[in-house]
Amino acid sequence: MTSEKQQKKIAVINDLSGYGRCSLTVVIPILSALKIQCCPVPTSILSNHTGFPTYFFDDYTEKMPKYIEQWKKLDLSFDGIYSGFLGSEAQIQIVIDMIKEFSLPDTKVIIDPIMGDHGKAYETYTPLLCSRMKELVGYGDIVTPNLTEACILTGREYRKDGWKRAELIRMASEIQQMGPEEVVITGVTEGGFITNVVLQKDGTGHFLRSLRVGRERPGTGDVFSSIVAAQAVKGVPLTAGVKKAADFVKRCIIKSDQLNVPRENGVCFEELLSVLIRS
Ligand SMILES: Nc1ncnc2c1ncn2[C@@H]1O[C@H](COP(=O)(O)OP(=O)(O)O)[C@@H](O)[C@H]1O
Ligand SMILES: Cc1ncc(COP(=O)(O)O)c(C=O)c1O
Repeated sequence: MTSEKQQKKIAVINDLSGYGRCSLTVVIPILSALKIQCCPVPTSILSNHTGFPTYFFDDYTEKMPKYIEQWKKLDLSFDGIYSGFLGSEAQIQIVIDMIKEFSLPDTKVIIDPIMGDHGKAYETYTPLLCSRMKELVGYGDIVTPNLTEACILTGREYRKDGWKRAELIRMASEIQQMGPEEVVITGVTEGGFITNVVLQKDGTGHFLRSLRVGRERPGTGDVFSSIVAAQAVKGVPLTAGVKKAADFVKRCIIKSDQLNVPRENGVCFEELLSVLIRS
């Protein structure tokens, strides 16, 4: 039997979106399937994700310090701290304080610098929040921007494709210079492939390609980064974690298309959770 001591736990700072499969409704089941205890800190509560034409958005900034205060009193610490969608610029400092407060020497900090997709920032992301995200990135061990977010972080103009590999490595290296040990730029189009650009601690770059399948769907970044975070706290090398995450997302997209899941409803990962449980 797995004792409390052996089981890993990750504090997950992310939003709760009631409909559309992203953020906490994705992260909690995926970490659980990978046998990791998920401890959520909500950054905001939404009726549904912001990709729908209408949504209710309740920013949780004021409540977070009181919530976290109780964790301090309980003297909690975590094997991983993983941050995703933030509700306001002030939350950057709250996350930085949490990293300082709840880390042990071996704690892995995974920052998914969620800001936008397809070359555009999400509606709730102000330019100030985007510019302060660079500060938070500096506290990560692993940072997982998509191509849009990598462009925002490094001040480049977004383009969908036609990126030279040397330029992608330069971009990852500029992000690494902000402080994180390792960087993964996700969702890079290379012909019929989708590539994850991995820059390791020692400066080695890898291009991990998968066949591009089906349609783009929201929430794939959350599925991907959850698996990368889980593998990292288990001590699995980053390239192996990225391969596992990319393979799972690909299977989820294929399944979602087979089941005619509407695009805005994300990926029906529930159908494939047993694959993760057995892995
Ligand atoms: N259509 C697709 N076909 C195959 N893999 C995909 C596809 N879309 C996403 N993925 C995988 O999921 C990862 C994360 O997706 P991405 O779209 O970059 O995230 P985000 O939601 O943060 O924009 C990609 O790097 C890739 O490995
Ligand atoms: C509220 C919210 N959280 C998280 C996300 C992130 O989703 P993804 O995994 O596609 O980056 C989105 C994207 O629309 C969102 O609206």
